[in-house]
Amino acid sequence: MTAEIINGKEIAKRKKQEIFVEVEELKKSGVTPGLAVILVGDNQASQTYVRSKQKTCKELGMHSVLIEYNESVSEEELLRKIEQLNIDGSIHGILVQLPLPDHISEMKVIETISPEKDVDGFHPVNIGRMMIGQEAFLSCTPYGILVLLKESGIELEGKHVVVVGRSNIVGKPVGQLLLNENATVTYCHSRTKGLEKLTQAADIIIAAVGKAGFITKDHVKQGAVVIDVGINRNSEGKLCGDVAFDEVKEVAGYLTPVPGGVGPMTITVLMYNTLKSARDSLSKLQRTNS
Ligand SMILES: Nc1nc2c(c(=O)[nH]1)N[C@@H](CN(C=O)c1ccc(C(=O)N[C@@H](CCC(=O)O)C(=O)O)cc1)CN2
Repeated sequence: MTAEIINGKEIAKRKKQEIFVEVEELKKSGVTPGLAVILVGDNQASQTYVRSKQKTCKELGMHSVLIEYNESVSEEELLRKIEQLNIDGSIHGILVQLPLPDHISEMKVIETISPEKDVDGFHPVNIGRMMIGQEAFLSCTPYGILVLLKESGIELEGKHVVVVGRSNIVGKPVGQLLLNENATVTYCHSRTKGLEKLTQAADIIIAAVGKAGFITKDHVKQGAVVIDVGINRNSEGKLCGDVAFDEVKEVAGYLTPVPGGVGPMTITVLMYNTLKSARDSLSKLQRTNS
């Protein structure tokens, strides 16, 4: 048996078409969704992702603003800019590209973004609301994974999901999102003992460890769904995930590739969150005026 490869690029393209139509509809009410992206320093990968976010905004007819700072920018200056953007009516979404230089507290930055414009879904208010099943901005990579699973027709209710990795931006929120879908969730991490035994019991594995080829065929039950969130470079400098793709595809039922799996969904969901924020601000305005 060979796994069905989930084509994230194709699903992202379809979703972007839907978003484009909804943006056009919203514009008829005089509101153009606006996204502000803050980039600090000259990390090459971050520059690529930010360019891609801007390009996607343009394709979808959204307004986008890029604010770039030198690596040495002070935390104070960055926070001041966020506060300005929080009250800028043309901006519905604010994101600060991560990672940030060591002298800037990521948590302080995230907490300064208004929860109503936190389209990355990283603010503790949005994380907390998501945890208790209330409406919130959902973090882009976890939400992207949920959309991929649903669009691929993969049932979640009652399924055993094993999340390998416990970062605040992927591991923890994706487990919680899938729990909200009535999956049974086990979290594993670097100190988990007997990892293979746990992953072998999984119907769905979410690999978010950040180590190239970490999940091998020995971790995977026949027919399981394997979602690869890793973005690593192998010894030849080639982009690869956390899953040993060639061997796992012989065992898994469904598998996401890297590139072309989860990655393209991250930016698509960001666009969706920005559209949602613009719509919410219009509704708020209409309520105030009525
Ligand atoms: N503020 C944020 N910072 C970061 C986030 C985030 O969601 N918000 N996530 C990552 C980077 N990221 C978006 O910002 C991101 C990563 C990967 C991709 C993607 O499409 N990957 C492609 C491969 C691209 C390549 O060739 O390098 C794929 O997997 O097919 C999009 C967005 C960390 N920072």
